[in-house]
Amino acid sequence: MPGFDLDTELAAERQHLSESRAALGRMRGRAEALFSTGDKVAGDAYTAEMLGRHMARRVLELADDPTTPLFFGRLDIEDFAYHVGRRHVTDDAGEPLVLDWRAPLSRSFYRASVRDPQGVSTRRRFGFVKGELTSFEDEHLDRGEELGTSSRILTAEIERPRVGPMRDIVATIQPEQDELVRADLGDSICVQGAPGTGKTAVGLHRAAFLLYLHRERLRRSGVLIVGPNTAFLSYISAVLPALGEVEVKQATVDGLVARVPVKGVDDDRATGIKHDVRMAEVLRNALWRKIAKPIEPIMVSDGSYRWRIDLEPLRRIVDEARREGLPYALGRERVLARVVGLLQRQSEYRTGNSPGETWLRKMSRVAPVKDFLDAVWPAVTPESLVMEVLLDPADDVLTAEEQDAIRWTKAPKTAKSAKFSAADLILIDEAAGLLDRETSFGHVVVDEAQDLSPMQARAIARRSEHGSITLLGDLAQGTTPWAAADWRDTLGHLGKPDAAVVPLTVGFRVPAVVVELANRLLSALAVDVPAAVSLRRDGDLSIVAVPEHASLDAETMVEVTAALEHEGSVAVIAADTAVAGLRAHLTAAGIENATPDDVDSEARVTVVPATVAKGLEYDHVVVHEPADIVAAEARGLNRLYVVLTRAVSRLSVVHQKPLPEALTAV
Ligand SMILES: Nc1ncnc2c1ncn2[C@@H]1O[C@H](COP(=O)(O)OP(=O)(O)OP(=O)(O)O)[C@@H](O)[C@H]1O
Repeated sequence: MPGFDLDTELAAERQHLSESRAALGRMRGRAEALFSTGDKVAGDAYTAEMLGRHMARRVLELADDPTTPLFFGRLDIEDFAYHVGRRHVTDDAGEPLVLDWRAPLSRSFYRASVRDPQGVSTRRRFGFVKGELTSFEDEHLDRGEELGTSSRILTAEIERPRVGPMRDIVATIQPEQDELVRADLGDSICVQGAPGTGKTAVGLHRAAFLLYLHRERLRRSGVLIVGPNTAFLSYISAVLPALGEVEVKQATVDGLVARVPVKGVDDDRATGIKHDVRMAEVLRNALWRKIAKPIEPIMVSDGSYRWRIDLEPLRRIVDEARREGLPYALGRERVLARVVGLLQRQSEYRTGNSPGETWLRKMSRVAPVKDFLDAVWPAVTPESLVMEVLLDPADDVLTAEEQDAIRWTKAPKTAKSAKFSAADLILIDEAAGLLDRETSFGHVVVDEAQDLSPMQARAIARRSEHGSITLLGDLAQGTTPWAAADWRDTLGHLGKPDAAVVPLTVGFRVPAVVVELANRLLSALAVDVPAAVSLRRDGDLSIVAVPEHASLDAETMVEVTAALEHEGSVAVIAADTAVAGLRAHLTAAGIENATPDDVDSEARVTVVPATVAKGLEYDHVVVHEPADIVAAEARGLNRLYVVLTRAVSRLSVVHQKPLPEALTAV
């Protein structure tokens, strides 16, 4: 191309990068200045506080991380070059230097193709090394050039070694991922994706996208990310802040429902029953059974007069409140308000005056009114309801055997001193939902959703009743006893039965040789999911059979030492019971090692209990004795499938016992 000189072009792009960086610095400087003068310009303390908070957020949002490039792409549209990056950067005159990746125009960066160029003549991707712009790659869509997944820069990004917590993927979001990321706020979606297809990445970027497009609304109602455990939450915790989003709540389901501390344990049978959706009915029945027919009129004296409410109107009030279908506690308030209303009307009739607030408050507390209310619509707390049900679970919804399995044989003195288990906390949350309305988030992203029990799904449904959800998961990775076999069931419990189920099958994490090994397990897992295909041609797989007389742990150390020769993170994944021993071995061998929770650790080796590996990834994974991982739990084969698909570059499987049959079958 005449006049096109690579060096000049690269120099111009570098110039644009440094100008943008300087402009961002000035934007931040202005925000900081405003922040520090905020309380002087604000009229009152409240405004100062609000302004201060807004500005503090703005300063955080404008933070510049020198190791992440300010822009990663460029679109040429009608002689205009738009640089696309993590956030808007404008010059002092307000002209854009970098477009936020979420802006409507940026969409073409991810979606334009030769077939549908969307006005884009050239798409440029930039290559960076440690924040330095070092290369670029052009696709001249107007000349029929399209690289797709063979882009060198995309491949380099995908194959870059992993260290520390998860990174954002804004520079390389793929078209089918982008479609999910940019779906409307009103759309609830379920993504069925094989391991490493970018489900988590899609969910996090979707949250960032929605916050950008519906900032005010979602700031008010909130966005919630639900993950399987705290190790996973720490692993993903840096992604949204890197995208400028610092106000998203992240929680585990257990964290969401933690109204009281867990002090008890259940056996597997009881746990299974408590997670069954029929428990919702048992609780509902137990609660609404408490409402009784009024059997006496109310007689009240206020010091000067005596009032009487007959049985008939009282019965009507209770029946009506019941029919209105309000949460129980609101129904109780309504009954009280109507009874006091009747007293008020009588008073008005008799005295000609409307009684004041104090009188009304007093009437709502006098003994005859209180006794009436407690008799027909007794006060209940979530804990007291669950305690009652567990002390006496008699309900036809459960079999006699099931009732016995969950029955408490000894009554605690009070609901406060009761030893509730983790599963009881879900029941308490369900009870709280029957009593009162839960506040709903504007959008909820649920990761590893195949593992949700119906009762857990209902806890999330209560928190997304007026919002939409993004459900992410893989039926093949279901490891809980109640793991879903069909997404429709989960979606039903979540209150979004019509959400679209969209598959993702292109894997960005696991190399093809490793995917092939893991895919052998699929047929033994009894789920109907499309198998993954890997984008990665690199990668290594080694299976090390340790002879009977040799030491399995010593051989594992050999593999770890060899792995440390390469760049990137190393994980040893083992049955939970083997973890302590392995850590001791590593420490004795002078190899620093960390737990998966500790994302800030400098150690390159992490020892991961198999039950915590879900959602995580490491460059080199050493799997320790697969047979023990399989034997440790009912869905052990699913667990092994999860464990085998954590490797980004290399997988070593070290075993002394025979490998599970499904794995060796060809
Ligand atoms: N478009 C992309 N460009 C670059 N990297 C990507 C892209 N999509 C996903 N990845 C990377 O692939 C890896 C796997 O992504 P992610 O963890 O989101 O997958 P997942 O489907 O949630 O996996 P799992 O089911 O195992 O939890 C991550 O390192 C992620 O950054």
